[in-house]
Parts: sequence; C-alpha cells; structure tokens
Amino acid sequence: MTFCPQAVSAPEAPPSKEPPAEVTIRRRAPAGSSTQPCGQFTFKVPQNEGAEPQNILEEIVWYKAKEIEDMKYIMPTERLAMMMKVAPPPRDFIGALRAKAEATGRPGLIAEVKKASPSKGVIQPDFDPAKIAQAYEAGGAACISVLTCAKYFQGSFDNLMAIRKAGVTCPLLCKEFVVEAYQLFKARASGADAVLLIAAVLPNKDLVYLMRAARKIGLQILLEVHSIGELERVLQLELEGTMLGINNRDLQTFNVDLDNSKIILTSTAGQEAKRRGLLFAGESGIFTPAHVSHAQQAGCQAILVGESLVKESDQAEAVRILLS
Ligand SMILES: O=P(O)(O)OC[C@@H](O)[C@@H](O)c1c[nH]c2ccccc12
Repeated sequence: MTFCPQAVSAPEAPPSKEPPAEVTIRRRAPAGSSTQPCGQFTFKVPQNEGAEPQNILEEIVWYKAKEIEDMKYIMPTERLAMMMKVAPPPRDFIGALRAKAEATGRPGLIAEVKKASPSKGVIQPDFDPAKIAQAYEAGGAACISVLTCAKYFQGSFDNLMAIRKAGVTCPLLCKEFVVEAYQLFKARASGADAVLLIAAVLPNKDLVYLMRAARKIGLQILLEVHSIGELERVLQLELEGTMLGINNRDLQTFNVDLDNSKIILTSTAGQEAKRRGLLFAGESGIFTPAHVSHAQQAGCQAILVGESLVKESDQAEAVRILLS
C-alpha cells in the first residue's frame, strides 16, 4: 500500500476565528529582577515586577541568552565557521521522511534521543546517545531527533556529533530552542541535517532571518506550530526546504492533546498548507500504534516520538512495535 494523504477525509472546517498568533513569551527579562539582595535584606523594586519568567518556555528562552554567551566565549563564531567547513555534508531530512512514508504506507518516524525533560524529569537513566540512535535506525526510523538543550533536557551538541560519528545514516534533527544564528552554526558543525524552529518563540521577522541563515548553511527546517493562529502566521513565510511540526504539547503548560494535529490540519490554514504540498509531523504524546494511526488520519506523513521509545530498554523493538 502506498501512503496517500489525499485519501484521508478532511471535513471542510469553518474559517478560523483565531487571528495570526503573535509570540506571547518575552525574549528576555524586562529591566532586571524585581528583588535586589542587599546584605541580609532583600529590597523589592516594584517597577520591575513581572521580571520573573511567567512559564517554563519563557524561562528556557531567557536562559538561552546566557548559555549562548558562554558558548561564544568557549568557541567564537569564527572557529565554528571553520568547523562547519569540515563537517560531514548535510543529508535530505524531509526527503527521507517522504521516502519512508511512501515505502511503508505509514508516517515516517523521527525518533527522539532525549534523556530528560522539564515535565518528566529523567526518562532514560541508562543513556548512550549513539547506541539509542543505532537502535532506532535498526528498528526502522527514518530520521533521528537529538535534544541538545543541556540545562532542561540533559542534552548536548556532543551527542549530535557522537551519533553522526557512530555512522548512523538517518538524517539528524537538532532539537534546540534556537534564538540566534550561532546555534544554527553549532548544529551544522556538529553534523545536524535539520534544525527545529519554534513559532511560539520566534516572531516572523526572526523566522525569516533564521530560516535564511539555516538554508544558507544547508540545514532543512522543522518549523513547529501549536495553534491555527501560529500556522496562519507562518504560512505568510517562504517555506522552501521547510516542513511543519504540529506539537500536541503546549510548551507553556505541558498539556498534551492528541487531537491538536487534526484540529489544525482540518482548519482553512491547514488545508492551505496541504495545497502547498508541505509535509507535516505530528509531535508529542504518541505512545501506541493507534496514536500513530490517529496522526496519520489527521494528515501527518511524519511523527516525532520521544518518551515512549527512549524509556524502553530495547528501543529497536519499541520502534517496530510502534510502527506495526
Ligand atoms: O516525548 P514525546 O512526548 O514523544 O515528545 C517528543 C517531542 O515532540 C518533544 O520532545 C518536543 C516537541 N517540541 C519540542 C520543543 C522543544 C523540546 C522538546 C520538544
């Protein structure tokens, strides 16, 4: 059986009432902290109230500014540019997903190498990234996603490099909270073939810039949306070399709703995205073959799965069972 997304019946949804969603998180703390320590006392600075992150996504993004500063200190951009020149050439991430979906009649799998997450804590204590990626590949994954965020997911760019060096042939996605081009260079220098960009974090102006920078260095893009409004917004962009991820998890609240892919893909914006021939990945909360079918019926030709695979001791078998 060949995979045929057109065969999935998509009821004509009424036009969305959501306006294109603007980014609601703040990229950095406004005007310093609202409390100032002074000896054994702490002074409150009322005009700086609200200087605490309002949710985990904001906290992560604020932390990135400091992390990137440290990274640049250890490895200046010029050295990174030299490393990019000797990095193994990029492979076709989106093409590998399409090919797998066509060959198997099931969504192509992006299997995620993730040790921990802010919502679940440590998911796999016996964590050997290269071994896990090899098991995913042996089980039939089309692509591998590698969490590189150190503080919140216990990931690293070294994991990306170790997986590439171990000879894994599946194309690799760098899963990071990208806010600066420096992180794209780091991803490519570490052997990534594609990079995640999150619409909930980046306004369109930043997306235009970062997508251009990514393409220039040969990285494909997984552009993640969580709502119809975000999809409407990103559809205003030039989406060449880009696929769309529909996150079932709200990154600000951690709530997972497996129907989110269907809600978004049956909207007017979803239909428009399908007409443009874009490839969709259903992301998060996929645990069973029935969940995979649910995503496929919603119109996803790809799925992104972390926890349910990585927590198993035999990850190759876990992949086979999920795709059965
Ligand atoms: O472990 P799960 O529920 O299968 O989810 C995987 C993946 O979708 C999730 O890790 C993810 C989706 N978007 C993100 C953005 C940043 C960090 C992580 C993510």
